Amino acid sequence: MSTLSEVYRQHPVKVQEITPLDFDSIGTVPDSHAWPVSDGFESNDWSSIPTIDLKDSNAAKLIGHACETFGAFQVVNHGIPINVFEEVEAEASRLFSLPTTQKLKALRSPGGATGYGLARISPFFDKYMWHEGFTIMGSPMDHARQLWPSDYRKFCDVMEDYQKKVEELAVTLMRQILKYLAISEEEMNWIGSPGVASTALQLNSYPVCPDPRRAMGLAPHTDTSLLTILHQRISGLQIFKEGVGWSFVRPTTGALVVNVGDLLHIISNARFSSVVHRVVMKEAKQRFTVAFFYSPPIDFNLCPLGLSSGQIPIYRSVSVSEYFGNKAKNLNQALASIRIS
Ligand SMILES: O=C(O)CCC(=O)C(=O)O
Ligand SMILES: [Fe+2]
Repeated sequence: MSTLSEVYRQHPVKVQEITPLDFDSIGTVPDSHAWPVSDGFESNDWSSIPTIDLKDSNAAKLIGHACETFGAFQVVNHGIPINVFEEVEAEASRLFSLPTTQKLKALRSPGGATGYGLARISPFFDKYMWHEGFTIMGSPMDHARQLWPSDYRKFCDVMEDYQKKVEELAVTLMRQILKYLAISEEEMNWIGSPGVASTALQLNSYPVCPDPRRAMGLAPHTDTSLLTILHQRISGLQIFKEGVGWSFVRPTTGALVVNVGDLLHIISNARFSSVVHRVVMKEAKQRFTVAFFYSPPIDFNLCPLGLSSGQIPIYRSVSVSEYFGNKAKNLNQALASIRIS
């Protein structure tokens, strides 16, 4: 097994759990998409996750502390110019504005990893989400051609260029994190080698909703990745903190939201929390976001690292492919299934 796509091929999903609602023709929230009303949906609380300047000489400490306290932070001075985000969003908007029949030409296949469709967490919930997504791994050419037979080049160039830039940022962030956790880079010697990490780019669209109090953009989940790097321009992302509850992450021009995923939680021996997050319909505007998921090569064996003497690992060693497979099957039980103490 050598790629993330092969893991997903072994965990096929039903077509109805892939196909988004026809948002073009919908005037009310159907029962299939109506979630119980939750107070937190209309919360006005903003989270206090820090905004960290990557050029700060203390960046490693600030990042480590944010990962321990919140499992998330925002980063500025990261080297990706604002016009790059604008271009990515313009292309995402061009895609999601296509008529539904056209978008369905690029529907993700039941055992597929890429293309148009519902979030991968959908099968685990009774209700559907007010969401449509498009997943890219490397070149999106095959699906882009189905959407725009003679006009796919720009989309591919923009998405490929963005993946390169954001992967470089993921490498920089991971190096700071390893420093903080006192993990030698030799233990993760694949970091920085081009083309070996398992990565995915997820374009998310949350269409305007006729009854935002009943709709869930993206249900509560943790990401499987080491790190996720998200661009949001419009609010809607909420993170959960024990004792605090749900609070919104404030969109900040040019900043990126970084969150800890399960794999980093495992490596850090649970020192870093894999933050639970969700998306609600806060603003009466269509919301586009772009998430980049960064994980080790699929054959890499993970285990808690950087332990001081006497510290006991709380997770057993697990390969990236086994963990992704486990999460595809069991979602929230995946971490518990590898816990040993
Ligand atoms: O759209 C967002 O704000 C969050 C997206 C997200 O959590 C995901 O794609 O895993
Ligand atoms: Fe997520």
